[in-house]
Amino acid sequence: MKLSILGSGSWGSALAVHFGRNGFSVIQWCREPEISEEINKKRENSVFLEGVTYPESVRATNSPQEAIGEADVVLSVIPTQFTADFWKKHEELLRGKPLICASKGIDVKSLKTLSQIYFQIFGACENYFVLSGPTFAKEIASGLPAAAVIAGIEEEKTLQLVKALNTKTFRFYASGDVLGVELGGALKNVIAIATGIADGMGLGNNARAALITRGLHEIRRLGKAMGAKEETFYGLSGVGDLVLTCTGNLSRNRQFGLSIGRGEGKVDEKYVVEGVYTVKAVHQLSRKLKVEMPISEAVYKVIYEGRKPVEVMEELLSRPVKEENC
Ligand SMILES: NC(=O)c1ccc[n+]([C@@H]2O[C@H](COP(=O)([O-])OP(=O)(O)OC[C@H]3O[C@@H](n4cnc5c(N)ncnc54)[C@H](O)[C@@H]3O)[C@@H](O)[C@H]2O)c1
Ligand SMILES: O=P(O)(O)OC[C@H](O)CO
Repeated sequence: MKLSILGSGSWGSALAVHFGRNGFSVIQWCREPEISEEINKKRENSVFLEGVTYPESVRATNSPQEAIGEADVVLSVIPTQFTADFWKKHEELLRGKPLICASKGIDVKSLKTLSQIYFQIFGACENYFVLSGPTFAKEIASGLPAAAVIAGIEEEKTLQLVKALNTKTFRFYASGDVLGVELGGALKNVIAIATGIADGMGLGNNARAALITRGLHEIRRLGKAMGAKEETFYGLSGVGDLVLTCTGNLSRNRQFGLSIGRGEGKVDEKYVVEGVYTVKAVHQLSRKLKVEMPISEAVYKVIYEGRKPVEVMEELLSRPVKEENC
């Protein structure tokens, strides 16, 4: 099977290396010419996946035509805020090809998820799939075991893809809940910033566990209001990815939160911190759909209203008492 991977950040590169090592013929589209040149000549992407050797089965290019043209399946791994423009620009090349989106976020301009954007551009979703779950790029590229979900609207097509892409180290599960799977991946980034802030402030293990658990509740509430299946949030793309990102120090969202909590607020501009954008969309969507999301709102206040973490944490703790399961 010929795989096209769109994007040469850490995740696109890890997927290229993984599938390349596992018998697939991979062509990777890189936005930056120096990255494609380095991959082809030195078998490395030292900017986004330092220290990992690319197999010979991966070729890199700057040409979307070359990358997409002959592919059987396209994996789209472009940061969320740039995805709509790329898909629109290359609509003709992409139309009719199975496309698996592995990016995690909500488009801030339109407040749409990436499957909703795909539907708007292509008018149908039977060729659209989402890949999401607890997967740090570095670990996948190192060949460590992992599991994730691939969701699509047609059961048979989704199962075929899952079977075709399964390898000995990276196991996929099939799902029919495209919206639930993509929302789990997008919304956990905001909670990871929150737990990072709390850890950076030194609030302890108890606070982290409370934020993860209550964070899962608010992810589920927004997901349900948007039309996702509640049970999806208890799977790999929901609680699985939430726990990984809120506790694993390889997470950029968690690192960003840690830095705020320590009073630094530094962000490495080379990497995308999706939660910074998604929290803006969540702020508007939760209001529009009348869903209470106090932890996400606290993150919004810290990032966009310049509020002090210690103040928003006090506000979170002084909210009126309520039943746990609502
Ligand atoms: N890194 C991971 O472990 C991981 C795992 C799962 C999912 N993801 C998701 O994958 C997506 C890509 O993240 P990443 O970690 O590969 O990125 P990254 O932070 O490693 O790299 C940033 C990428 O953004 C691209 N970029 C910058 N400006 C751009 C523009 N104007 N137009 C198009 N592209 C531009 C760069 O070329 C680069 O490929 C994100 O949605 C992320 O949430 C990441
Ligand atoms: O580094 P992060 O915070 O973008 O998280 C990476 C992945 O989404 C973890 O599954």
